[in-house]
This record gives sequence, C-alpha cells and structure tokens, in this order.
Amino acid sequence: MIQLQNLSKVYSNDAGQFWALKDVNLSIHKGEFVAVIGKSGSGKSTLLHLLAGIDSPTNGSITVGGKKISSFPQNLITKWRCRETGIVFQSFFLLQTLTLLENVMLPMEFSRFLTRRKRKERALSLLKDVDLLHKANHFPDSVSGGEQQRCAIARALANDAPLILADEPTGNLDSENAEHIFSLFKNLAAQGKTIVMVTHDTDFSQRVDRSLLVKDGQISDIYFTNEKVGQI
Ligand SMILES: Nc1ncnc2c1ncn2[C@@H]1O[C@H](COP(=O)(O)OP(=O)(O)OP(=O)(O)O)[C@@H](O)[C@H]1O
Repeated sequence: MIQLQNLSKVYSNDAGQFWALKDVNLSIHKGEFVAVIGKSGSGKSTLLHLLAGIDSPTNGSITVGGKKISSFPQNLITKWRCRETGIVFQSFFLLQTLTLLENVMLPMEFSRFLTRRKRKERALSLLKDVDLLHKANHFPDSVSGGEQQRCAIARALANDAPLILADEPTGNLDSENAEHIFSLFKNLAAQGKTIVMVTHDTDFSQRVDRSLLVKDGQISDIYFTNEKVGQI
C-alpha cells in the first residue's frame, strides 16, 4: 500500500538545516494498522504530513496504492488526498462556522457523488459511531476538545478512504473514549483499510500490527506485534 524509498525531509531556517527525516525506507501493507511512536520532535508528524502529500520530501519517493504521489503536481495531490485519505490532524482543523454534522458532511461534498440526504445519513451514522449524535447541531467552539477530536475522526472516515492517517487521535480523550476509537480503527483495519496512527499511548502501540519507532528522523526500530504482517 505504501512504499517510502530513501525518504528525507530537510527544514532550512536561519539556524541552518535540520534533517527531520533521514533516508527512510519503509513499506506498509494494505490493511495494516501501524503505530508511529517516538519522542516529541522526532519526526512523526513530518512523516504523516509527507504521507498525506501535505508536505513534499526533500529527497526520495512516496508511493501509495501504486501511485508515486511525491511526483504529483499540487492540483493532483489535493484531489488524491480528498479521495484516497482520511486525515485526523493533531489540532483537528474543524471549520468553526459549520456544525459538527456539517463538518463531517464536508469531505463527501468534495469527492463523492451522494445525494444530500445520503450524505447527511452517513454523517449522522459516523457521529453515532463516535458517540456524538447528541451534539450533531452544535458548533465546534461549543463542545469539548475531546468532542472536537471525535468529530475530526468521524470526518476522516466520511469518504470511506482506503488510507487513514491520524496524528494522536486519542490525545484528548479519556481512557473509555480512547479505547472506543482504538476499537473503531481496529475494525476498519480488519475491513482492509490501512491505518497509520501517531501515538504516545504505549498500550495502543503494542496492540497494533506494527509499531515504528522514529528517532532523530530515522525509523530506528520496528516491533512486529503480529506475525501475519511479514517482513518489510
Ligand atoms: N516547518 C518547519 N521548519 C523547521 N523545522 C520544523 C518544521 N516543522 C517541523 N520542524 C522540526 O522537525 C522536527 C520534527 O518535527 P515533527 O513535528 O515531525 O515532530 P513530532 O515527532 O511529530 O513531535 P510531537 O510529538 O511533539 O508532535 C522537530 O524538531 C521540529 O522542530
């Protein structure tokens, strides 16, 4: 599903160059649930942003579902991202002028041919999955951080995309809600979706198919927690 070849990302500023990712080679299989772990500043979000085509690599290539997205022009990458990925950002990025329901409906309006009634039905069903049906008509600034996070998760699932990229999706949740979201992701992976989840939760990182430890911009260690996944 995902192949990274000699992937590097260098940030340049007045202080000089900083290698956020250094020569990463990695494959992630279809239907695999992968946790990305590592200290703050190690390069986890950078990796996720590159996988989403939000940022572009300094060197190397990124192939997703057979498409070399690192060579896509900007207009193609935006379309690809809308259709093929569901993203949960660290800071949610919900639109403040839309209700939770409208936020979840939004991705379907960009990339899927569904009637408004069907879009609404699907969005309500996703809000129910994350236990937010009762807040469907609230605006983001009138719900809690954890509720915003769950809404962002529902929105990421709206397009039924094959690849889910989630940056600390349980970071703002109490243990019960976090467990619920983790199970939701587990079920999606069992249905064939590929999930890459940045997490600081050591319990979750041991209950996925594989954990990737990012250290100083390198994937320095890999723990297989499920033998069926095979070798990289
Ligand atoms: N736009 C940028 N310009 C310069 N440096 C950057 C930029 N974005 C990230 N960095 C640096 O790259 C490194 C990796 O950042 P990244 O956000 O990927 O870390 P992270 O592992 O996700 O951290 P956290 O767990 O705190 O979210 C950090 O040292 C960060 O300061």
